[in-house]
Amino acid sequence: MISCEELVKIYKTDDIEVVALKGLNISVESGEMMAIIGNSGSGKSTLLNILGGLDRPSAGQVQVGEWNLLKITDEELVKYKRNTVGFIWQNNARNLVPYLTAVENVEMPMMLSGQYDRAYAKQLLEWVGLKERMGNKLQQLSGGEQQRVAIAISLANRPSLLLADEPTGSVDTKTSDMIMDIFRRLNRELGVTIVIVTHDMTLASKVDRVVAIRDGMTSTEFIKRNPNLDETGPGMAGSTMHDAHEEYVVLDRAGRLQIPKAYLQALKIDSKASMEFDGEKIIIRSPKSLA
Ligand SMILES: Nc1ncnc2c1ncn2[C@@H]1O[C@H](COP(=O)(O)OP(=O)(O)OP(=O)(O)O)[C@@H](O)[C@H]1O
Repeated sequence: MISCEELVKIYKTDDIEVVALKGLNISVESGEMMAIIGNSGSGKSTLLNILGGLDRPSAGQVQVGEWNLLKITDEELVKYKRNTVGFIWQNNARNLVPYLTAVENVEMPMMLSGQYDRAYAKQLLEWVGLKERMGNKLQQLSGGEQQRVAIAISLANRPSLLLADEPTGSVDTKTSDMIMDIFRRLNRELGVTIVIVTHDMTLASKVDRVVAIRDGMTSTEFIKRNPNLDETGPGMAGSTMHDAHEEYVVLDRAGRLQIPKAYLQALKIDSKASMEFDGEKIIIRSPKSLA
């Protein structure tokens, strides 16, 4: 569904250039539900904005389904945003109309794309657990309920890809669990590919795969040991991502891997290191340790 190769994004403001993505590689399979984690400033939102067609990449390859997002025309981008991708933000208030009802809000994007379908709007609200509240005006709903309306809106045009930037950032744990359960159901029942950007490790433990971004590049990947085991199911309460996932360091096509800064600092490795292969392991050492 998604393939990014050597993706670069440079922001230019006045005389300053910020390289937010420095040759990032990532692929996401169709029907996958995965998370992207990383520290503040690591490039998570930049990546999501590019995948959502809200921002243009500077260089590299980025393909989502049939679309090449580096070469896409402005006209095609409008179509892409309308039909292929759905977006959910941490704070969705800016996309919701407070004086319209929940169901009217879901119908809005349908009307804009000429695909009005009240029955489907109602069904979406039922899926997100708002059957009883669909006639309420947005301003009469709680923050968590509004977030669930936003999920229904993001699905109004039947996208094949759902992008969520800190979707549970401003709700309590109970609502956050509910939102993750909704994502899981939508993923299983509608087959929607879901990419969630988050700081929250407990949230990351509820997906099959987690990709960590460091300094604008993918660094580590965590893959669930038992994909059939539902983290929200009985016996899994309180489990962390490290309990449930196996950790791998990512190797890019050119054979490069990112070694965590903390490891390099601990071994006082700066511009070069010594590397040894003993037939089973690769050992990386500070050149000074051999002296
Ligand atoms: N529009 C912009 N103009 C200039 N620099 C930007 C712009 N947007 C992001 N950046 C810079 O690009 C880098 C990556 O930012 P990004 O928002 O993608 O990080 P993030 O991982 O999503 O962080 P956070 O978790 O804090 O949202 C940061 O150094 C940021 O300051």
